[in-house]
Amino acid sequence: MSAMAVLYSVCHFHGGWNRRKSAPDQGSPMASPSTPLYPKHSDSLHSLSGHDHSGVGTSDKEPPKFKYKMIMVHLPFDQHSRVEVRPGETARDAISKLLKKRNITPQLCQVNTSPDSKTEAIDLSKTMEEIALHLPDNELWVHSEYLNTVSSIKHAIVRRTFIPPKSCDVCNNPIWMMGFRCEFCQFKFHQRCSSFAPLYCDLLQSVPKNEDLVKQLVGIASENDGPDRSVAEIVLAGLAPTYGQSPAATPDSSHPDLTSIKRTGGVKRHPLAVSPQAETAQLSPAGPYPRDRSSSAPNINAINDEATVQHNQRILDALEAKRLEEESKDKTGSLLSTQARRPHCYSGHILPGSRMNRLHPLVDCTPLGSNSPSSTCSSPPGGLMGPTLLGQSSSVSGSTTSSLVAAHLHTLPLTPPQSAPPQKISPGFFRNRSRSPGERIEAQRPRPPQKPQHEDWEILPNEFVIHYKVGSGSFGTVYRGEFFGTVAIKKLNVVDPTPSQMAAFKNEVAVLKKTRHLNVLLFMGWVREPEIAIITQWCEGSSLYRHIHVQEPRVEFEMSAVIDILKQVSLGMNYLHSKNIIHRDLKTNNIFLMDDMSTVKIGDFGLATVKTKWTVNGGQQQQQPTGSILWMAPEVIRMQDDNPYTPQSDVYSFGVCMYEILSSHLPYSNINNRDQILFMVGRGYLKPDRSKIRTDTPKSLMKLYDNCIMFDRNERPVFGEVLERLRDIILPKLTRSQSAPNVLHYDSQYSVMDAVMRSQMVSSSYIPPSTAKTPQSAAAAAAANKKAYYNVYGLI
Ligand SMILES: Nc1ncnc2c1ncn2[C@@H]1O[C@H](COP(=O)(O)OP(=O)(O)OP(=O)(O)O)[C@@H](O)[C@H]1O
Ligand SMILES: [Zn+2]
Ligand SMILES: [Zn+2]
Repeated sequence: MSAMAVLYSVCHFHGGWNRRKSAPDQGSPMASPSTPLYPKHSDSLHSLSGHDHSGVGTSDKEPPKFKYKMIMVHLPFDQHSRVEVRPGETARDAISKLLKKRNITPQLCQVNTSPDSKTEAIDLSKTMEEIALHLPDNELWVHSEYLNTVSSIKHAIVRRTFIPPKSCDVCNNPIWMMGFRCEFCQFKFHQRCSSFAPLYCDLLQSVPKNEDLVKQLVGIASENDGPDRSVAEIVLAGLAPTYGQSPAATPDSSHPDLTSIKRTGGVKRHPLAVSPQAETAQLSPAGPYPRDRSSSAPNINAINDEATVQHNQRILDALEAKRLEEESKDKTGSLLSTQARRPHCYSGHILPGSRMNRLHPLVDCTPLGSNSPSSTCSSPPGGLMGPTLLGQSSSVSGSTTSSLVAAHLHTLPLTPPQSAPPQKISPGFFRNRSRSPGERIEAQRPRPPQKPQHEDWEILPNEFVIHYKVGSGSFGTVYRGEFFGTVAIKKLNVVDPTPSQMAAFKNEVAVLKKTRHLNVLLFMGWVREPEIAIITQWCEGSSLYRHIHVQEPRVEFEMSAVIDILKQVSLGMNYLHSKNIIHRDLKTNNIFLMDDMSTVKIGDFGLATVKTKWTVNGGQQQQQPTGSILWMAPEVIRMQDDNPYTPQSDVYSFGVCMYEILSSHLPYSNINNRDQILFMVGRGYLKPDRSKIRTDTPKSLMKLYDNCIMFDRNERPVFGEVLERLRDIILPKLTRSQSAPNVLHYDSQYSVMDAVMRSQMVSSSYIPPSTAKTPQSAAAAAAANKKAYYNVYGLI
């Protein structure tokens, strides 16, 4: 196979390793005739580790010809990758890079030319070129006994759907549908409980039967520092009482480091830390293995982003601070034993009856679950026994234990420590074997990028979408849009608010966000840019105003429905007043009937600064009242006081709404002069025409209406009283709908506004809706008439 063909086939390798291997070794037709075809070398890799070939590439010989440009590398956990043959790069450097990318600590690995780890490892100090020259095929295998051992005691966690629900082994609550389970030990838990699940698999119960595993654990216990060592010690202690104290008997004293495992797991570096146990192991002739390996372990599923590491570090630091605080408390006389303190770690997350893994109820009590066997030491140790491990100098191979310790202390890592990334820890506890990509669990997904900073209830421009304009009023323009569903976005008429206006506005927003009532339109947030806006719930049904004055054909409410609507408005208003929110603009346009036609919502409330101080140009407070004069209380019209708005001024507005709904008319429809209305109502000379109120109106309701629109605000009731009086109204049975309270019936073919327009406002633009041929043209006519009406009254 030509070099090009090999390169081509390797570059296009997608898990088809075996397929490629079994393909006939033919020269590629694409190969250039000048490209030499290299014969297969029969050299074994033994020769690679010797010095016989050190002369390869020297001047008196032909320059080295590389058999392969890319070499396939089989990695632990069924992973694989390619490594490029770069001139001058050592195998150690090239493969270390590959491993570090996957968070596998090179020092724990050895490289062989076959899947069998027992075969002699290659000399990693050779360049890749040299190795490539003598490779029987372009494949290398990275082995790690350590990783295999550790992974064999880890859970194999998969996402599962639990039907019927099963109870969580952490919190005992049912897992509804989605949860996780270890395929080996069957431990199951909620995602939210993952941090409190045991770190390692109960499969370890099979350890006693597995001699090899025991040996490996002994190795880990004696050779490593960090969480894996502790785990191994606990397991072994459980197996043989002579090895150590039983964790069950003295859970704290036998493993004093357990509580600190979480702190060292994976983030902090302790390059040369030697625990007392490890020292014993090294110095004791009985110790079967010198402490020659890094405690680092792979963390292949861990998140690599720096933010996570920092976040985790902050949590670890906080835990450390807490631990120190507790320690100092203890020193100052607390009688709490370590054991007594321990449940505190779980802060109630593990119920007494919960099933716990016998190994690790104590190891991880951090919300993070820094349970990883990952490195506490990302800089490689020096000394080695057995095959040359990656990341270590081969110069120490074959040394004695004591020289190993010395080497450990003095050998500089091939890759400088600062270039070796610290082992990362994942937010969840599980670092299960990488079985298949589909089994990765959610906790390991990278976190979404952080949202930009914004203030309380502020909605950023990129968080909502404006669809179309709905209409505009005195204070702004309303759009229909999207913000986690359909919403109304009201852009306020304000240009460049001053800092004090902005501060006042935010104060009001702070009040609005606290409103929660069935009859009050839901406030959802505010927008600062590009224009100040308020986002509220969208009302699919139309406003009471439209129902009464615009909709064609016109409908009239049953009296019971009228009372129901009034009650709901009073309920909402009473609530707003209880929160010290004066509406200031209560009118039928701001009362919405939801599309179910049975719920009423009050909108456009509050925002005093917007409604009084912010004129279109953001200028001074106006002398003239703005807004909808028909609903203004006399004292508001007069604008005598600094702040004429009171709960009673809202009650007056409510009275006008009562009038509209009871008469189906707007007040003063016979007067087409705005100033005249203002003057006369402000002085108490003019009231809505009582004669237009429907004749089936109960007397008590009439009385209530009269009281609400009293000239003297002190004579008006408050909403609490309005509500009571509405509740007291007893309707004659006959007027009640037999079917449903909200049944609407047609009254006449013309709306009130049409009548007003026809009879009192000579407008050339008037279009009788009855002449319209389609509902659409009738609606258009009604809208045009409304506009004309508004023009006449100076409302727009
Ligand atoms: N939450 C909402 N859902 C559906 N439509 C709305 C909503 N809020 C306002 N609208 C509609 O948008 C239009 C404009 O409303 P806006 O509040 O700006 O004016 P207004 O209430 O008529 O007058 P003003 O604001 O001067 O009191 C009106 O037709 C109103 O019915
Ligand atoms: Zn749970
Ligand atoms: Zn398990």
